[in-house]
Amino acid sequence: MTEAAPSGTTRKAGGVELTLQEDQTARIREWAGAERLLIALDFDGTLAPFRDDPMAVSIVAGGAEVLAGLAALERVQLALVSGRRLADLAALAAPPPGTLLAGSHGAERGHVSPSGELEVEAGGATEAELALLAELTASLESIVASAPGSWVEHKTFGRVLHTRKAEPEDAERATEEALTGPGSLPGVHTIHGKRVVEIAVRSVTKADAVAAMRAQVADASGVGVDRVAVLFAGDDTTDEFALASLVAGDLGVKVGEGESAASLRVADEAAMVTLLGEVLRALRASA
Ligand SMILES: O=P(O)(O)OC[C@H]1O[C@H](O[C@H]2O[C@H](CO)[C@@H](O)[C@H](O)[C@H]2O)[C@H](O)[C@@H](O)[C@@H]1O
Repeated sequence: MTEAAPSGTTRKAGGVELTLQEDQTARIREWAGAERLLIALDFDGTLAPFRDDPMAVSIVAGGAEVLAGLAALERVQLALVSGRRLADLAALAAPPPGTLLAGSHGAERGHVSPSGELEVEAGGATEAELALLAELTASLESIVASAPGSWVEHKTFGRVLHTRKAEPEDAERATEEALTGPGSLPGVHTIHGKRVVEIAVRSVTKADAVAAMRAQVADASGVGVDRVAVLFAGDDTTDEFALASLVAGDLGVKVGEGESAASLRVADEAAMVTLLGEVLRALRASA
């Protein structure tokens, strides 16, 4: 149930309190005053609504236009930071030229060339990592065999148990087996996300990705990292690494409900695009 809030947005009765629009606008204006701006966005659940098939998602209406507008601004560096494979992220998001990309939570890095092609900067598993990935595949395939609807996604540095299409009790059992079995092997980094258990062979988080991108922006513009203000937005547990790493002058946005280190919150992907539109307006007004 929701009730009207004075600013014209809504506040959830008895639930998570949504940040009011007027407060959001003031915080955005303050953030937008920094010398250089890095807008780093998660993809699934932040820009693209969830689907059963991970390759059937697309950015919510209006999102592509807002991203293109932001990417065109001189003071702004746009970036996408996702748990997805870098190539899948680039294909599904179709980000504007110049966008920095982090896939596999930052273990894969790249950018979009002026002609819109993905340029890969870092990535590729070692022999030892490939051996561990094969072990993860075998364990997870045996778990999904007894949990109809669940399946295993193969990523460059990890394997993902997906349970979105499984019956709740099968999903719960498979999740538990993945966490206590392959997810607990030495040398793996395991994250329990939204209807997924991600088991990676490289321990990189979105905080690492954002720190590297902040340094890249500072280098490219010849300023110190302390002059680069970051806006990071995300919806899931993996995004909390980045949100918790933000410093004074940055802006963290949580999409949806749940505990978060973010200071602003929006309800869903559509509201996130609205907030980005507000950012675009504020930046254009101050240009
Ligand atoms: O870091 P993100 O951009 O949020 O990516 C996280 C994971 O996204 C995908 O899984 C999620 O979206 C799927 C499609 O909507 C959905 O079916 C699944 O339940 C979600 O967890 C992707 O498949 C994973 O590899 C990403 O790590």
